[in-house]
Amino acid sequence: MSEVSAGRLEIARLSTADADFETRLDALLAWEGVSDDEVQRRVADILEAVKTRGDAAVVETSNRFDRLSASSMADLTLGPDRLRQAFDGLPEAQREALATAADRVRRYHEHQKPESWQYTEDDGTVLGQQVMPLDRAGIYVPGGKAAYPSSVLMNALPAHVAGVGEIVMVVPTPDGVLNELVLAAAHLAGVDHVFTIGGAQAVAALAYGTETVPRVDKIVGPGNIYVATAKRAVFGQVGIDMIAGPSEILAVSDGGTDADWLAMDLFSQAEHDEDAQSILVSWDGDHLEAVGEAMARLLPTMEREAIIRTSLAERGALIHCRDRDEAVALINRIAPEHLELSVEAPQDWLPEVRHAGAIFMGRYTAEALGDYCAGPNHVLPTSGTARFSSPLGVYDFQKRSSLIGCSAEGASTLGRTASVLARGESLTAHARSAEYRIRD
Ligand SMILES: NC(=O)c1ccc[n+]([C@@H]2O[C@H](COP(=O)([O-])OP(=O)(O)OC[C@H]3O[C@@H](n4cnc5c(N)ncnc54)[C@H](O)[C@@H]3O)[C@@H](O)[C@H]2O)c1
Ligand SMILES: N[C@H](CO)Cc1c[nH]c[nH+]1
Repeated sequence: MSEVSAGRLEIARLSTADADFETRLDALLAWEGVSDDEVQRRVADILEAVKTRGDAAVVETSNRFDRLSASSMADLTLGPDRLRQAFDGLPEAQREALATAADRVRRYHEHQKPESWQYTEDDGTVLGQQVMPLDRAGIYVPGGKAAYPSSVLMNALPAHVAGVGEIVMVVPTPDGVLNELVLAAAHLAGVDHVFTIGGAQAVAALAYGTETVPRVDKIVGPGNIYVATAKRAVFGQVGIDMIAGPSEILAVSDGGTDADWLAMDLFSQAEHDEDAQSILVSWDGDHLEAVGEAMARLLPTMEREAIIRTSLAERGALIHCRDRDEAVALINRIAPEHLELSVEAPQDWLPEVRHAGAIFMGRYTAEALGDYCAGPNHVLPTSGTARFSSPLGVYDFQKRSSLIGCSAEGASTLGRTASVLARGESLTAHARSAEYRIRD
């Protein structure tokens, strides 16, 4: 099928029966942002500037890219009193909603807490694993095109549950506009430091440290291509969680879900960013038409119409497949950040869904509920990386050390095995170190 407009809606319409389906799907899924040469160059320059000139470079780049007029980092630093003031000043309904979301997110993540463990072998040798939190984590809260108080909770609360010693948050404030909900969420989630900086300069400040911004052990959180590219570049200097780029939704419908509901679910991710991706798959052609019509009708009512329109035109699609099996194959091929299973018995699909950041089951489970308050994390792998990455979680803020404690008898037994293998590698010191402990 070719590109068509439903009303004034421009969106790709694909059919798995078309000869060029594979090529068109590949083109649709490619997100070249992170490997774009110009972006790479710009990010490399910013990283180098911050690494060598610290605060001065952070201030300069923030003024430039976020249209600020800061004269020093003091202008880009918020203390605990300012965060509390934001929380106390919220209208009651917002304070309650934030607290409800925080409670649910915290409770969900408590279930993820991995425990240290040990076991003792017959000869008294102890083996195990010790789990420890990171000393200091940096959380990136996006803020270029929208403000994300929910992302403050999603980043900071699992860090807290993990027992991280210090949480440093960065968030851009384009044109100097502070978002009170974001600051209130930082207060509620127990963030230790807040710097109103974003983009590659914020990632660099966290990775290398500056006179003002403490260097962290790991940087987590989503962001645009500048943030994603910078995170990838500083990996190794610090840990990173994943590349969480522009939002995505793949909805699969059996035709039984209200077309307006699905249209709005697709819009909900498209409104994040022109680079966001919204795809609907169904084997019911009439239903796809109905959703296309609903989208065309509802689009002019959206506050972020322009962003949604571009996102749908550039990266959206309505895909007609033959049957349920083809829908499952598409899910695993696309490996979406968010998968909505808008079908009759979603649980039956689970054993076959191998790749998806988060799976929303059934017609009532709007993806947007997961964005804010269902409980699971909304920082999720994008661009097909759900093939090998998982949602942000408590485990991202911890690391594991192996434990090995040999009894005299265990050292002797293991020493014989180690000696043979070490001599096979011609590593004599290894062999003799083990052999000293072998009993006659
Ligand atoms: N996957 C998730 O969990 C998740 C959650 C929320 C948001 N998101 C995504 O995060 C992204 C947020 O992007 P955003 O732009 O709104 O905010 P952002 O905070 O990621 O980026 C804003 C920063 O980008 C930098 N920047 C902008 N233009 C630049 C340029 N030309 N050169 C150098 N630097 C530049 C600026 O420093 C600015 O502070 C969206 O794509 C959204 O879909 C993802
Ligand atoms: N959909 C985003 C994750 O891709 C998270 C979010 C925050 N606010 C609204 N949505």
